[in-house]
Amino acid sequence: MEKIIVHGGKRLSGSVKIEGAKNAVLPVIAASMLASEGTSKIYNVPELADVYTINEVLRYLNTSVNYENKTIMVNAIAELYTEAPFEYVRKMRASFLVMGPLLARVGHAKIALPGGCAIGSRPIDQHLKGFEAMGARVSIGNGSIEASVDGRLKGSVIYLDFPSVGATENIIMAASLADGETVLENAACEPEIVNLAEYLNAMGAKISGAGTGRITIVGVEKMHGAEHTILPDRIEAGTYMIAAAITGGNVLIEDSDVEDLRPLIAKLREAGVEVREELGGIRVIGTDHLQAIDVKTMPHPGFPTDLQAQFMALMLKAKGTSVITETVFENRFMHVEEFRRMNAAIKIDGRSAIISGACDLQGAEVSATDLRAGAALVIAGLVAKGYTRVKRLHHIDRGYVDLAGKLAALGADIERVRVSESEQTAPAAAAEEVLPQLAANPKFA
Ligand SMILES: CC(=O)N[C@H]1[C@@H](OP(=O)(O)OP(=O)(O)OC[C@H]2O[C@@H](n3ccc(=O)[nH]c3=O)[C@H](O)[C@@H]2O)O[C@H](CO)[C@@H](O)[C@@H]1O
Ligand SMILES: C=C(OP(=O)(O)O)C(=O)O
Repeated sequence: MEKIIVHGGKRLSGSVKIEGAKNAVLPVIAASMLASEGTSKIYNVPELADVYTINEVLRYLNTSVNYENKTIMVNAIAELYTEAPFEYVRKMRASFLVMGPLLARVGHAKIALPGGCAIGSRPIDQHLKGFEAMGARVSIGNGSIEASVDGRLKGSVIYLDFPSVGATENIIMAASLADGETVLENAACEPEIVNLAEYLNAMGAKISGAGTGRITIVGVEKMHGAEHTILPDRIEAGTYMIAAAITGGNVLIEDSDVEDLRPLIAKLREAGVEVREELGGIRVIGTDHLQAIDVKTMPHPGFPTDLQAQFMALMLKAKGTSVITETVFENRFMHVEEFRRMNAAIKIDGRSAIISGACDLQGAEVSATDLRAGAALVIAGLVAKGYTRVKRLHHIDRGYVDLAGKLAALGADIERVRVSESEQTAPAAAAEEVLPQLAANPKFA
């Protein structure tokens, strides 16, 4: 078991390099199964637990995946296996993205139901509606979803009830090999969708309109491997921007795309943070007069839900009261309870959190309840008095490459340490008896 231990009080300075985007690389790897010829070479792949998970899913489905030096080679020309059991998909909901490619390429897919997760129930009805509109028969039973089609999928007009990122990706992948034209209305516009469409087009697909709410896909008979580079991770970049801002630091975020970060940049500026666009990246200069502001999460180009928890950490230190409204997921406030352990005063009212700012944050033992909640707790720890100990790091590892190491390089007093099972589970009061040598050290107390 490991923990991140952070001692608050240091201003961050220097520069940090941003990795390839988790939310782009996962659909891109899944899409590689559409190629019945050639090998794909995917660059700028971040070393994340989720990447290893999707690689395992593909290998199980009889695809060859080779991952070295941030580059993945995928070859899917062998006969594909079309069933992905729960043990393979349980770790990561994005595993469901193999359904579109399998259905389009082989005409059959049976995937274990991804189930709910900490941030909400996350149904997949919009993915299935799209497959059915293209002629697939879909059935759900015994914990799995099975879809099949005789011959090819048929192009169709599909309207999404909500611009779901995953449904948009699954449907454009499936439609790429369908017979005829598919028009997807109310599609998600996230930059990761544009990156996926660029890859699919390089593989021989005919997709236009990605990045808008109306995507047109003219189906092709065959696709081939292609070279592709994953775009920078706007959520990782945003996380370091907020970390710089909360500490009153001065940090250059390298290798990030300013256009994709407009919603966050606007909100940081509104809160009094200086954000400069420089040649080498985005410079964030914190202020000692942070102002409370309201934020509402929305599909892109709205404020991203994946930065909501981190922004809430920032608002804990701002002057005044702020309201953060989560409209994308129904239950993405799990971090609030953990912030309260750090002395935060936050009220939940339906889909809104009301945050009393200028909080005297105190270090505490807290749990990463999900990926971004974990990052938000680390950010709060950067300005809390004393030591914050964040556990359940497997969530953080899904989406951040060496979060503690990168923050340490920016000057934070932070380390990732291995702790024994007993210390991890022991109630705080009993920790002294269990591990006196650790309890004597204020970092572990
Ligand atoms: C791997 C990946 O890219 N994950 C991102 C992706 O998740 P994901 O693709 O799962 O998110 P969606 O955009 O699909 O979900 C958004 C909302 O739509 C609902 N919904 C979705 C599909 C569906 O068929 N029916 C339905 O009701 C979900 O429950 C949720 O409330 O987009 C989210 C929204 O920006 C991000 O937070 C995730 O980081
Ligand atoms: C919610 C997220 O990811 P996922 O959809 O993979 O759970 C995230 O990246 O914040």
